Amino acid sequence: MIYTVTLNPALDYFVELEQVNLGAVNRAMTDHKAPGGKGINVSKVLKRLGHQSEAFGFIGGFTGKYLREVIEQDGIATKFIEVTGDTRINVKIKGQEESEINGVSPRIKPEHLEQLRNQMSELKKGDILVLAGSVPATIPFDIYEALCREALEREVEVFIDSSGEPLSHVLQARPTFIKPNHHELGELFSTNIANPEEAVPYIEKLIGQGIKYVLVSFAGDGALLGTKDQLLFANTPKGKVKNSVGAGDSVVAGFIAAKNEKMALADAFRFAVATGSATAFSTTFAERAIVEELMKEIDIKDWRKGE
Ligand SMILES: Nc1ncnc2c1ncn2[C@@H]1O[C@H](COP(=O)(O)OP(=O)(O)OP(=O)(O)O)[C@@H](O)[C@H]1O
Ligand SMILES: O=P(O)(O)OC[C@@]1(O)O[C@H](CO)[C@@H](O)[C@@H]1O
Repeated sequence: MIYTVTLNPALDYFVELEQVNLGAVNRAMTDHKAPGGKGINVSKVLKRLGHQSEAFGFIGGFTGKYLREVIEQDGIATKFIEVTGDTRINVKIKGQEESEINGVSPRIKPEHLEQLRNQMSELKKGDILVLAGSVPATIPFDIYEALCREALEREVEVFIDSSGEPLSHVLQARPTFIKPNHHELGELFSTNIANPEEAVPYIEKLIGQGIKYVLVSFAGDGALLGTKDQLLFANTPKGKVKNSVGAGDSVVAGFIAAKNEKMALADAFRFAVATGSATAFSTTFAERAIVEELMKEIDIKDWRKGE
């Protein structure tokens, strides 16, 4: 079974404007809302790709109630833990450029965290655990490291999509898979990474530390996937970006779906990148038929041989 954990879910509120004028009243042309948070998005995309998962995490208040209702209506099983405050609202603004204002998590008490750890103790060999998104300020930032160690001991595969301190700490536990974008990879090593060439030594370092899959995305400029034996590069398909929110989460979902379907590594990588682009090219999330179309535009090259 696939389990996603979103410690900091959100009600994502999307608004579209011609352009944003700071210091003025801005009126949206369109708006819509949706349950969000990186683990929840992974569950949503997995469902669209034909895979079941169960969503865990903390929700609260009227926004939390909305999240639970919509996610369950979408046919995704949930085991959320209820907290007292309201789940945050994250504002996603599409003007000339995309801007985001992510809200503040409600307080998570130690007993809530204990409850989550008890839930996680039921995972078993062969399960997949996705730990994704930011860690609320009221939770120790090394929580992913602790959850990851416990899961790996049970022979559960652990997929991480996070950044900053939670990501740098969890690396010490050697998760199965990480997917930083190139900025996040640079942040990990206190450097700037502008292109795939510059990313390669850092990917090799992470693989050397025992991480099985390191997938680094460069938005519309391709992606690299490193393993112990291979270093692959994928171009990204061409298209009009309508919404990049959740594109990274879609790459993670695509890779998990493909591995579940026993695709070979290069095909799984192609499927993952196509899923990211299918989300970027839609106003919501990837559809499987579009993913399969976009796959035809992606060539996988052996980076070291250049072919
Ligand atoms: N301009 C683009 N053209 C095609 N695909 C894109 C584009 N931008 C993003 N994508 C798709 O989205 C994936 C993730 O993009 P990116 O490298 O920006 O990661 P991220 O920062 O984690 O994403 P997110 O926008 O979810 O935070 C890419 O690998 C690609 O599949
Ligand atoms: O604040 P975090 O946890 O880092 O990211 C949260 C978030 O921006 O990530 C998702 C897209 O990846 C959105 O659904 C959500 O609002």
